[in-house]
Amino acid sequence: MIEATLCFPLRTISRGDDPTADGDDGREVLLIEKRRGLGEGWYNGPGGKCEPGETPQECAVRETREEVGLDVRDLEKAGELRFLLDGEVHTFCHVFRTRSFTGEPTPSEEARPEWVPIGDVPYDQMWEDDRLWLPGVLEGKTVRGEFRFEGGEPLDEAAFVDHDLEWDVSF
Ligand SMILES: Nc1ncnc2c1[nH]c(=O)n2[C@H]1C[C@H](O)[C@@H](COP(=O)(O)OP(=O)(O)OP(=O)(O)O)O1
Repeated sequence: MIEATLCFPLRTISRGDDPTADGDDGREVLLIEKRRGLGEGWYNGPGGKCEPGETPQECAVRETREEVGLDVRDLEKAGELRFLLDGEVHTFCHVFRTRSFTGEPTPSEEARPEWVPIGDVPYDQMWEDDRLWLPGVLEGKTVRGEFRFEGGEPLDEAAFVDHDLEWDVSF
C-alpha cells in the first residue's frame, strides 16, 4: 500500500468592485497540472508519496516545495482517502489545506501550478472521485472516504466503480 498526500493552499484575493466577479468572494485554490507519473495531464493538489520515516505533514510540505516551490505551514488535516484497486487498498492519502505559505508558485518538471477560483475547479480534468470530496474540503469540511476502482494497474486507467463518504470527521 502506498501512503501519499495532497495539499491544497488557499488564498483570498481582492476583486475590488469588479461587476463581472463571480460568487467565490475571491477565494482561490492552488492546483497543479501534473506533468508526469500517476494522473499525468490531470489537475490535482500538490502532493505525492511519503518517504520512509516521514510523517504525512512532512511529506505534504516537501512535495509542495518540490513540485511548485511553495513553503507551506500550519497544515490543517482535511481528509483521509482510501483508493482501492480490485479490492485491495492501493493508496492511503492524507489531505491537507492551508492558508499559510511563502514563496511564489513556480513550475517544475513534475507540475504546472495555477491559482483557480474555487467555483472554477476543472473537475472534468481531474480524478473522477475529486468532484465528490474536494468541494467540501475547499469549504472547510473534513472527510473520510473510500473509492473503489477496478481493472488493474495503473490506477489512473482503472474504472471508478463506487465510493463511501463520511463528513465532519475528527482526525
Ligand atoms: N483517485 C485519486 N484521486 C485523487 N488523487 C489521487 C488519486 N489517486 C492518487 O494516487 N492520487 C494522488 C495521491 C498523490 O498525491 C498523487 C500520486 O502521487 P505520485 O505523483 O505518484 O507521487 P510522487 O511521490 O510525486 O511520485 P514520484 O515523484 O515518486 O514519481 O495522486
